[in-house]
Amino acid sequence: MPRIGTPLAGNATRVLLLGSGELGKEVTIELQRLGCEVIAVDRYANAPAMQVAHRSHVINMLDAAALRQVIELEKPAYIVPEIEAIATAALVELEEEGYTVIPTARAARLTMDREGIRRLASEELQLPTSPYRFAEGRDDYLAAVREIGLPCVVKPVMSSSGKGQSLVRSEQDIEAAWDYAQSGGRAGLGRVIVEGFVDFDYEITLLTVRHAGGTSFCAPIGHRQESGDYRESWQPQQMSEQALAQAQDVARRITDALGGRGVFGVEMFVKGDQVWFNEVSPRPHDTGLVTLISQELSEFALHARAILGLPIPQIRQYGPAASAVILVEGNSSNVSYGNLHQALSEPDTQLRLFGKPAVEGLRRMGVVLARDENIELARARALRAAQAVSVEL
Ligand SMILES: Nc1ncnc2c1ncn2[C@@H]1O[C@H](COP(=O)(O)OP(=O)(O)OP(=O)(O)O)[C@@H](O)[C@H]1O
Ligand SMILES: NCC(=O)N[C@@H]1O[C@H](COP(=O)([O-])[O-])[C@@H](O)[C@H]1O
Ligand SMILES: [Mg+2]
Repeated sequence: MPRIGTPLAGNATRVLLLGSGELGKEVTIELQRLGCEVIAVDRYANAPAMQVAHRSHVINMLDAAALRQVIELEKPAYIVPEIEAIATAALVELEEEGYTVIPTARAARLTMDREGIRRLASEELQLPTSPYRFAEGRDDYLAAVREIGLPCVVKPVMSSSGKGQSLVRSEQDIEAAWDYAQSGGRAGLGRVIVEGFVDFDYEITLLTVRHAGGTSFCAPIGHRQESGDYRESWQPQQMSEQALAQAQDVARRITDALGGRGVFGVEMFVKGDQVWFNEVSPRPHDTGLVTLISQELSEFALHARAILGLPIPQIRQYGPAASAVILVEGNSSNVSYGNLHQALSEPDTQLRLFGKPAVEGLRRMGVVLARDENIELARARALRAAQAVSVEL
């Protein structure tokens, strides 16, 4: 059975987080509650998780040499990727050398690139997905759009939170979608996926935990996305018995194929009893922020337990709950948040301000969490509170 040492002592259980955003901040807090020593890494200083970690490093995580250097310096017991854009080939090497990557280096490598995970899900595991084609260069892209047909969704192979993603409804959108995919990806590579548009009734994230005692599922989380980025999420999402059984089957198959221990966010589209696999995060999911108020053990607490090999005998869900994001637009490194008295005036409402040091353009800076008697009321309560927060740049 695993033991946990003393932070900052010779026997510390050291965890190194690669990515230090809002999700990593909550993972850090949960690991520290269990007595781990946490080292936060990201591409910029004062990232949210760095503000609560024992120490931090600022490096370009896409630089394999820099990544290796920080890992060899810290010698963590667990390496925990928090974002996709990491030099994952270096993680594969480090794992071979004896380091433990959560959930596995291969999972990080496959999900960093839409092509890796899509081919595994669709071509190897035969999970239902949207029709798709990968394209490299403009001519190939135009051919792919012709083949898939309109409407279609265009995404850089390396991007997240909707960066570089467009819905192409008509001929006039085709050029702009290509240009946006070239400029919007996080680790620009020129390659895109063109996906047939799935006309779903609703979409879910099925948080799936692979832990020492097996695989457990959280109640499904419904969410609403705008421009490929999440705005609201809620739990539980009502689903037919068949759709839920299918979704759990898909989630089990993809997470078994990726292996290792930890939380996975399996994203799926649902229409009637039919389920399509979209993508999977081998880590806590942004839409899962709702679990900070909807579950006794949030997705972050579950990740910490799974990483450390600790038991998860039960996942207690508290009933209808919702999250609503606080998005800020503009340019500032002195953002302030006001009217919090009103935002938090209702019961069963919580606020998380991530403490991100700056905004340039559009950035998620916080989230409101709420519970109520039913999903509609919980969503309305979370939205009311989020809208009440006044932001000054
Ligand atoms: N083929 C599709 N048909 C219909 N809607 C889609 C399709 N692909 C993506 N979307 C919509 O866009 C959203 C974002 O897409 P996707 O999850 O692939 O991007 P992402 O940038 O990886 O997002 P994140 O990193 O935040 O999960 C989806 O949740 C869904 O609402
Ligand atoms: N959909 C993925 C996602 O939500 N990732 C979360 O957002 C952070 C980046 O935020 P930033 O772009 O504001 O730096 C990441 O570090 C992670 O916590
Ligand atoms: Mg997604």
